Amino acid sequence: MLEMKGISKRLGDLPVLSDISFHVKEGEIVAIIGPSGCGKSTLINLISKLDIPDSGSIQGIGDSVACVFQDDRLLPWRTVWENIRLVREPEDKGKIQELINAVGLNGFESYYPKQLSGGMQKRCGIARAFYYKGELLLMDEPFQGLDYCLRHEMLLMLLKVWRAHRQSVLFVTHEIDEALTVAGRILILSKRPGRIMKEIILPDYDNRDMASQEITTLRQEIITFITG
Ligand SMILES: Nc1ncnc2c1ncn2[C@@H]1O[C@H](COP(=O)(O)OP(=O)(O)OP(=O)(O)O)[C@@H](O)[C@H]1O
Repeated sequence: MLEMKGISKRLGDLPVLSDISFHVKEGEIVAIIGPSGCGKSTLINLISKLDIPDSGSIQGIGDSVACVFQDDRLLPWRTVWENIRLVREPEDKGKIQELINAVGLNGFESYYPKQLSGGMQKRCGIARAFYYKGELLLMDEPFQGLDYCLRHEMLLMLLKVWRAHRQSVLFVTHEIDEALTVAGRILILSKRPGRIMKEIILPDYDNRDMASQEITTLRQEIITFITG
């Protein structure tokens, strides 16, 4: 799966990323968390091949990276079903319906994006990303701007779909609780130039209690790293 080794990147005169090495294993969710401006979007651009590193190597993902961004980038002139169907040939009707049901959009298959709420558009984007079934699903602050309840609902929905499909996911966020909820591991980036300061391995999803002392301690540890 994804293997990044010794990645450094400057933008103009600015060193943005410095000697980044990490991997994402098959079927794992890894969250990357870091302060504003530390180079998270730059890292995503490198993984999705929109840019190239100055040094280091990125291996294991070929060209098949599916992305979910803050804006959903649904085609406005296509229905929910069509937006999902378009990313993969031949059409697998059973799989599309299964994903639509999993994200709670059954009954809305023939709706256009403008007829959906923001949260429903987000669900459609997630169903589409899982249908594409790239080697890696890259999520760049996908739930930013949603209110607390909806964001929580989205995280649980994401975990449910992920459990059924076991896709490898790299989830970039600056919301600590999002990372603590969805990730198997969290990587903490330093201030610019971003480098990996710390890896946190989280308890199994089945044994994870967000109100536990263990999670409270990890949350505090992350805050100390990010603000320190
Ligand atoms: N095209 C560019 N040319 C020069 N500098 C850039 C360019 N794009 C970004 N930068 C700089 O690179 C640094 C990292 O930017 P990046 O967008 O990767 O950070 P980020 O961690 O995603 O930030 P945020 O969490 O605020 O979205 C910033 O200081 C930014 O000013």
